[in-house]
Amino acid sequence: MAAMFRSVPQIFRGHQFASVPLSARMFSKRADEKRPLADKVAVITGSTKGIGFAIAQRLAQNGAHVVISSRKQQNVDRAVATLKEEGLSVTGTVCHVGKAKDRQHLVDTALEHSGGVDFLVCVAGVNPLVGSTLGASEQIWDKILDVNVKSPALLLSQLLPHMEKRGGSCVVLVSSVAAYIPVPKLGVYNTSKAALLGLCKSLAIELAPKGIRVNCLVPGIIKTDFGLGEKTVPNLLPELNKIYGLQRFGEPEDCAGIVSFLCSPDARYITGENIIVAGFSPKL
Ligand SMILES: NC(=O)C1=CN([C@@H]2O[C@H](COP(=O)(O)OP(=O)(O)OC[C@H]3O[C@@H](n4cnc5c(N)ncnc54)[C@H](OP(=O)(O)O)[C@@H]3O)[C@@H](O)[C@H]2O)C=CC1
Ligand SMILES: O=C1Nc2ccccc2C1=O
Repeated sequence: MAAMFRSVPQIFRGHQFASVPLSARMFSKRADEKRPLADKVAVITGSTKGIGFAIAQRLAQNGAHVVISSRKQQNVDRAVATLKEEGLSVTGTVCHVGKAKDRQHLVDTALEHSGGVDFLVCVAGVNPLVGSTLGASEQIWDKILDVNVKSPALLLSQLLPHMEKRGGSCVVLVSSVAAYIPVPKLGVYNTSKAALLGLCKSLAIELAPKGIRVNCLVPGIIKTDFGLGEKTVPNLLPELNKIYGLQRFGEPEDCAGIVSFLCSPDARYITGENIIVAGFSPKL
């Protein structure tokens, strides 16, 4: 038994780990490396399909308890059942991110697991308009800005008291390459996604003193109902992708690993970053 403790440096002898056999500590370190998000709670909006679902699945596979949400109960039920079949720790609730009452219900549901929240991933986004930016009605502007830009900030303000007491918390927003290369006829959407790049930077400096990191995933064209749907698929960008990119559209899973990394302790010194996952770089 003495041999097991031999390599514990003198400085750690009074530390709690010193009484745990070395082999057990090594095993649990290896287990933690495989499940870097163990004992963490993640709230993910817009997570019943597409990019949000892939992120939910990956965070849960990496050990987090994940709270799934979207507007439609049947979508929530289906997503939760699918992930539970995999043996993952998930719960779910309806949350239209534009509705304050739904956001509060999401917060309450998340707190049921262990009384706090570690990660907020804001995936929900909409685009109800293909057409002229200046022709967009005030209602369209309000809808796109409410859901895409205001709701992540408002949900975060509701969750903040429950995140700041945890330590190591982080937020991931979801923008789009449309923020860098405006997609024709999607002007209001492009604008909302550009605003998220700024929101990420502003929140990052505001929350840094509380130890909460804020980063932003910036996907390119990803094969989902939304990404390849009539409302968002542009004629130009597939061509651009062929010329400059990795010669394929992205899969939702291409966006999942980076979000898990951003939530993990390995990203503990990364905040305020807008990270492009597009198969090409739209920046100089
Ligand atoms: N796919 C792509 O090419 C790209 C996507 N993005 C961004 O990624 C995000 C996800 O898109 P993607 O996965 O493609 O879309 P999907 O259509 O595949 O999934 C959208 C998800 O969001 C939910 N949702 C929609 N509106 C709301 C709302 N108001 N409140 C809460 N949940 C909502 C949907 O469920 P329900 O219907 O039940 O609400 C669904 O779970 C969006 O923000 C989008 O702008 C960015 C760049 C490229
Ligand atoms: O949803 C989207 N579909 C897209 C297609 C091309 C560029 C950006 C986007 C989106 O943000």
